[in-house]
Formats: sequence, C-alpha cells, structure tokens
Amino acid sequence: MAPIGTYHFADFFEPNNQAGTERPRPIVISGPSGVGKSTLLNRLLAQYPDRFGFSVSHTTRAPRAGEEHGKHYHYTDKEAFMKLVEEGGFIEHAQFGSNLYGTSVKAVKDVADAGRVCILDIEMEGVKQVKKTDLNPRFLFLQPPSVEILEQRLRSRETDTEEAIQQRLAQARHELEYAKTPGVHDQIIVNDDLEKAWEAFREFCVPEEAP
Ligand SMILES: Nc1ncnc2c1ncn2[C@@H]1O[C@H](COP(=O)(O)OP(=O)(O)OP(=O)(O)O)[C@@H](O)[C@H]1O
Repeated sequence: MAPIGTYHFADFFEPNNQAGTERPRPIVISGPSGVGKSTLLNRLLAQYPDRFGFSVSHTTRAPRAGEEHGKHYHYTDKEAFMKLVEEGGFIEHAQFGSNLYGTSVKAVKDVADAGRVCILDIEMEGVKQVKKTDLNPRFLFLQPPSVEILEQRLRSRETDTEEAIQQRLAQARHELEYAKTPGVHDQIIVNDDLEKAWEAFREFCVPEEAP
C-alpha cells in the first residue's frame, strides 16, 4: 500500500492541459460488495459537493416522465447502442431485462471537461476495461480486513438473500486475488476502522491544498 500523504497536487490532473485548464483525472473505486464503498463515497460527496461528478449512462429504455436526455441518461436505441459497443465506446455495459445500459468513455470525459473528478464505482471487469481506454484514471481499491468480516457486514446490512451473499463472497475472493496483481491499483485501503479508512480515502480523493 502506498503510504498516506504521498500524493502531490499534479497527480490529480492530466498533464498537458490546454490553455491552463485543469482536467481532473477520474478516480476508479473498486472493492468487493459490502466493503464500504457507498459508506465512504457518501461521506466524500457530502463533504465536497462540488468537486466530484458521475458519468451519465446510456440506456435503450424509454425515458420516464421528468427524465431528461443527457442528464438522467443518454437515451438511445439498440442499433446505436450496439454500434458503440463494437467501436469500443463503452467501459462496461450490461442487459437488465430487455434493456441495455452502459457507461461510455465519452461520458466520463465529459465530467472531466466540466472540471469535476469523475468517480467510477465499478467491479473488477470494469477495472480491466478502463485499463484499455485512454482515460488515465487513478485506481483505488477498498479491501475488507478479511473475508469473514466482509461476510459479517453483508449479513448485518440485511439487504441480501443467502444466495446473494454467497455470490458476493465468491466474487469478493476473485476481486481480492486480482487486487494482488502488482500495479493494478494506485492505492489499497483496508476498511477496518472506519475513521482511519475515511482519512486515507479523503487523502486519496482530494488534494491536500484543496479548500
Ligand atoms: N469500517 C467499517 N466497519 C464496520 N462496518 C462498516 C465499515 N464500513 C462500512 N461498514 C458497514 O458495512 C456495510 C456495507 O457497506 P456499504 O453498503 O457501504 O458497502 P458497498 O461496498 O457500497 O457495497 P455494494 O457494492 O454492495 O453497494 C454497511 O452496513 C456499512 O454500514
């Protein structure tokens, strides 16, 4: 694990900014389900409401009342969606029911162009896909103190069936194994004591000089 406090202001931005505009690098946050990603992310967004952003996903489902194109989703049809898949335009995509959903590389760049740090909360397969793009993000992995403690947290959350818990634990073992690959993540934070994990998390996500 990289020691805390080693990040310099320049690490947070793309080099060669045009005309001095700063293009913040996205942050990829991954880690097994139940490790505490939402807990830490919610805290980050509450404390720094204007600094971060999320990419707008594509979907083939019809917009619902009150939803705006480009804000809630980029609404598209199956043909255009599949064309973008073939062009390698998506970091990840999946089908839910009869609809397709995906996160495009461009949608992530749009967030950086708007001056915000795009947060990508994705799974291992998504991490591998991001590595094939030119997004140049910073990779953060959240690790549970042990698989046993992860299991306890999943159970105490009371949101999953036994089958879902077993699936999440099996997936967690794969993620933990992959995270051992040298160079895959810029930092690994073990979410044991929440306050300590929060300090390391905040330090990774926000430059020290930031207000
Ligand atoms: N350091 C910690 N110590 C003890 N419990 C924790 C800690 N961090 C988070 N938790 C608890 O663990 C449970 C899982 O956390 P959370 O829902 O944030 O995980 P997640 O990684 O976002 O999961 P998913 O990917 O499934 O959305 C929650 O009940 C949360 O309150």
